[in-house]
Amino acid sequence: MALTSEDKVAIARKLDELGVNVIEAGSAITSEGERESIRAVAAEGLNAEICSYCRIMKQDVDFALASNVDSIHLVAPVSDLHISVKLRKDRETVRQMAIETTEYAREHGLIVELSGEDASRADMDFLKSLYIDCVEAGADRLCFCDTVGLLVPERTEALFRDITSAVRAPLSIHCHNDFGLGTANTIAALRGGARQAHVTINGIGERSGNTSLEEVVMTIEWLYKQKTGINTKEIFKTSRLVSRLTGIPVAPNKSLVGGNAFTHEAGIHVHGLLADTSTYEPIKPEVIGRERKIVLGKHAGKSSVTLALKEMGLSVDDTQLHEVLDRVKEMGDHGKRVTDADLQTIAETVLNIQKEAKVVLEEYTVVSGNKVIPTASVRMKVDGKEVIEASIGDGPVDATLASIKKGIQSLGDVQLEEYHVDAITGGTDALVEVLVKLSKDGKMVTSRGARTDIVMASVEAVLNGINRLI
Ligand SMILES: CC(=O)SCCNC(=O)CCNC(=O)[C@H](O)C(C)(C)COP(=O)(O)OP(=O)(O)OC[C@H]1O[C@@H](n2cnc3c(N)ncnc32)[C@H](O)[C@@H]1OP(=O)(O)O
Ligand SMILES: CC(=O)C(=O)O
Repeated sequence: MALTSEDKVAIARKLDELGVNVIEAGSAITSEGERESIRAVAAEGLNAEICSYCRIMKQDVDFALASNVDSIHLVAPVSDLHISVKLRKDRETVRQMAIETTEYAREHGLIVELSGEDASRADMDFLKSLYIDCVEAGADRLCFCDTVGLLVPERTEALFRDITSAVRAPLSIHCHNDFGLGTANTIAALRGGARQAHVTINGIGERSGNTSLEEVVMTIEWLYKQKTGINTKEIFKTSRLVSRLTGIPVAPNKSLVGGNAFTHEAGIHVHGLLADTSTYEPIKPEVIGRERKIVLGKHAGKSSVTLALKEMGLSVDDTQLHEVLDRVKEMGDHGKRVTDADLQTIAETVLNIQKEAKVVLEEYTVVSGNKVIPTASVRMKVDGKEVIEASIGDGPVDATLASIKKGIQSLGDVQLEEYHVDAITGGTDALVEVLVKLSKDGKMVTSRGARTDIVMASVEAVLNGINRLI
């Protein structure tokens, strides 16, 4: 995943609109392209502080300065694992590097947030003394990084209570989500005295990602009833923008911003929602700039179908509602979700059938294969009288339609002018929509049928048209 300068600027503008305090725009040391992007973000004149990641090395600070940032996220490895195995140094050398780089950055006018990398595996006395020395050297803020996501909430809160009582600068929390505890640990740190939280939109980040902004913000705002200063109505749009520009999809079941977070399928849930949306929604979707979605499938009930039809501006009586629901469940049983287009087609078809059912199909049989002539027979009610006919054709649809044509001869000369077929949702088991144009005595009608079975969809389209014509 690599963002262009334009992408980074678009995201930074959106984050600023959202109301975040600090935007870490990149690591200036990475490349000239990265520096150009950071410079472009810094040139936007946003309200947020623009920050670059730096190692405890003066050359990283020089690149940050050349990128016109306001601040640096200066990262010092603090666990013995990181110090001795990764850096191949010792604690005192790292302390010295952190102090000198802090002083250097401060002398050049940068705000410094000094981070302890892998702090959750560090010796706490060493960590606290390093923090104290760096604050002495000019660090404005400190940060505790749970680099591989090893914290649990109880320990996090206790650690933050301990560290914040020992240091004089505000302490931030930076969590990774390796065990899915990023949000819980971030909240625990805030309870323990953290003054800032490092978060990412949609929880993106290395490996399993970082703590997600939307989860932390909405937990604080909604569950703890505290203000964050974030314009929550922009959360969903920001999530979509980041997903689109990074090419990282959001899991459908991701809290708050996932595609399904405000989508309801279960009939019992929709029934509850109609009485009061809070029965099955923790917050109203509008709070984070989303809309509620009702999807129909095999778990639908009368309430969901009625609601979905109402949103389409369609109203049905009880009989029609049962017929629509039966067809929705039939599709659901075939493992399909019923799309809006599917529902609209089903509903319109049912409404037409119910309005003028002079010709009603009772039964059809069709035989088809590579060694038989396609043959169909139909039993219908035409003007209340039973009619039975049979016919051969070029295929099962042709044979069935030919037998229907024979069966309605008493009504006059009905011609099939056009026939179109579409699989609405794709796949061989999808809902098939058949559109036909029929004519009689100079009058023309267009009608449709929608079923998972192409023969039945065709029959339905033709009978719909015939009923409207007569
Ligand atoms: C937890 C986080 O670090 S999040 C930030 C992640 N961001 C990035 O990694 C930025 C993108 N990275 C890069 O472009 C490159 O890795 C660079 C330009 C930073 C360094 O590239 P290279 O010089 O080729 O080094 P390489 O990537 O192989 O190894 C990293 C070096 O940084 C050192 N290093 C790692 N972290 C730190 C740190 N916080 N402070 C000082 N040195 C560090 C490593 O010990 C290693 O040094 P070595 O080359 O002397 O062994
Ligand atoms: C700095 C950082 O990303 C970390 O230690 O997790």
